[in-house]
Formats: sequence, structure tokens, C-alpha cells
Amino acid sequence: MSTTPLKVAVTGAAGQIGYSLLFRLASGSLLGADRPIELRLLEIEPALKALEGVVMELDDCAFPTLAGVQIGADAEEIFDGVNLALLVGARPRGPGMERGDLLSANGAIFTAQGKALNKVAASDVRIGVTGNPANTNALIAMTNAPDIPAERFSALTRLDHNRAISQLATKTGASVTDIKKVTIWGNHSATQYPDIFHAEIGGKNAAEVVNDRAWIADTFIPTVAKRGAAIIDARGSSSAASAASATVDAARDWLLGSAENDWVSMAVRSDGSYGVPEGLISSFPVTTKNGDWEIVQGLEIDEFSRARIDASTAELADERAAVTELGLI
Ligand SMILES: NC(=O)c1ccc[n+]([C@@H]2O[C@H](COP(=O)([O-])OP(=O)(O)OC[C@H]3O[C@@H](n4cnc5c(N)ncnc54)[C@H](O)[C@@H]3O)[C@@H](O)[C@H]2O)c1
Ligand SMILES: O=C(O)C[C@H](O)C(=O)O
Repeated sequence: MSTTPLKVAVTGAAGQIGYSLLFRLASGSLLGADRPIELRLLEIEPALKALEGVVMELDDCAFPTLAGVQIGADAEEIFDGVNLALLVGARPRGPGMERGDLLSANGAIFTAQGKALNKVAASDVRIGVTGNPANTNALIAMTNAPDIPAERFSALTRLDHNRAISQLATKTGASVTDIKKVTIWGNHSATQYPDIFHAEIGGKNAAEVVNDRAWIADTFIPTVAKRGAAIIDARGSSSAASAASATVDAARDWLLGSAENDWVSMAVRSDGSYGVPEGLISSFPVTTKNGDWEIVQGLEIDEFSRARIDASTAELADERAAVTELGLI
């Protein structure tokens, strides 16, 4: 393995997710104990003092894999030469804000960051978007970075994927490691479709093992799709440690490859597979290898699944229309 540090940018680094994510990245959860990483942390000016405190804590951990940390508020300086950019920072929805206001506020952030990455990132850069609305933010960044291949952008649906595995494990008593080939389709929102009709538990079809269509339709799907809101309700703020963990899982599998006889869910640019309109950043079952991903082909989609995939991708098409109207893409 290379001993050259991987340069990893994290935006919104002084936020809640950042507080968990940075320590996972620095301690070797991404590429293991033998590959050093260098952190490049982007924040807005008013948050830089808090970020300095986080860096003091990173120093105090004396992580052997952490080869350096740079912080700042200038995207072009922070993204210079980065191999991986984890775009976490985004403006959360505040009281009285409409969806359009959120798209517009975050659109400005992802337009600027897409342009900066286009200008200064390393030629092998991979960009993972966690900040919401993740799929459409990724679309905005991708469109504003015309020199970076579109397949280098993805939005995070791995948290939903992990949530689905966990719910399925609890229902069936299986261990999470026995559960394979779960899929999240569509948007990282309440319209997402967590699909277990192709999933396996201990090598058997998961839907057959569950053998309870009503539980799938009325409990499993809404529980996974609305888990973010349930956590906000219980904790008073959105998921942070689990979102950070999923961000690491997604980046690690993207760079190092998904497991044999399994796949992961990633929101990536649609090539029209499974009737998802081309160009949308929509979640699919994908396999990954050497930093590339491939949509799993040939899965049979029945009427039940078709309706749910179509509903979520229609929402993504609406978001794309809204940001097009705002002149962001
Ligand atoms: N995709 C997912 O699964 C998932 C899961 C959980 C949360 N999220 C989303 O992740 C985002 C971050 O969540 P959080 O809990 O860390 O929020 P947070 O509010 O605690 O932190 C966000 C940070 O981003 C910073 N920021 C804002 N504008 C920025 C800019 N232009 N450049 C750099 N930094 C900027 C803020 O100063 C803040 O420190 C939110 O949009 C949240 O909804 C996504
Ligand atoms: O749902 C949210 O707003 C937060 C986050 O996207 C989540 O899925 O936990």
C-alpha cells in the first residue's frame, strides 16, 4: 500500500457529523492503519474558531495515521490537490423555510464548491455528498465541475442502506453480516425505496425469509425511510454519528471495493438503468472496484417496486427542475 498520504477534504468540519467523522478518518477507519491521511477542513469563517478546538483534539489523539491537518474558509485552498472530498457542510432547514429556500441556500454552496473542485482537486478525485438535499446537491456540484468525470460524484444513501440491514436483522434475528444485497433506490428522503426483494439472509431470499408482505410495506419501508425524522424527534438534532459512520463506509467501499457476492447502495448519475431518468443522481445497487462503481444490472422489478422507484425518482426530477429554474445547473 502507498505511504503517500491520501488528501481528504471535509466540509462543514466543525459541525455535528464532522465531530464524529474526523476522528474516524484520522484513526484509520477509511484505509486502514498503514495508509496515512491528510485532512483538509473547510468551514465558514465564523466556525473556524470552533474548528481550531476540534483540531486541538485531533492533535491530542496522536493518531499514527494522521499526516497533517489544514483548516480554512477558502474552498480553492482547501480542495487543492485533494483525492477525496466529503461534502458534509450544508445549511439545515430552519423555521419557516420552504424546500425551494433550502435548495437555493445550499445550491449556492454546492455551485461554489463544484467550481473550486473543478479547478484545483487532484485528477483522481472522488466526491461524496452527505449534506442535504444530498442527491440534488451532488447534481449541482457535478454540473458545476465539467472537467471532473460525472462518475466521480455520489450522494450518500449508505446510511439508509445500513438502517435497512439493521431493521431486517432485528426482525429476523439474523446477524447483520448474514444480510446481503439490500438496495436503496431513489432519493435520500422519505420517498426512498428500501428494497429487500433481491436481498439475501444467509443465502436465502430475504422477502421469503420475512414472509410478511404487510410488514415490508407498512413497517419496514416507512421505518427506514423516516428514520432521519425519528432521530431528529428523539435527539432534537439530526443523526450525526451514524451519518459519519455511513460516510466512512461509503468512501471506504468506493476506494477499496465492495465485498464479493454483495453490493452497496450509492446515489450516482443515472444512465437510464431501471427506467430512472438519465442524469439524475439516484440511488442504485452498485458494486465498486478500484475507485469505480457499476450499477448492478438485470434485477427483476415487479409492480410494487416499480411504483416506489418511480415516486422517488419523480421527486428527484422535481428537485432538478427547481434548481434548473434557480439557474444553479
Ligand atoms: N445523507 C445523509 O444520510 C445525512 C445524514 C445526516 C445528516 N445529513 C446532512 O448533513 C448535513 C450536515 O449535518 P450536521 O449535523 O453536521 O450539521 P451541522 O449544522 O452540525 O453542521 C454543518 C456545518 O456546515 C458548515 N457550513 C455551512 N456552510 C458551509 C460552507 N459553505 N462551507 C463549509 N462549511 C459550511 C456549518 O458552519 C456547520 O458547522 C446536513 O445537511 C444534514 O441534513 C445527511
Ligand atoms: O432526515 C434528515 O433530515 C437527516 C438525515 O438526512 C438522516 O437521514 O438522518
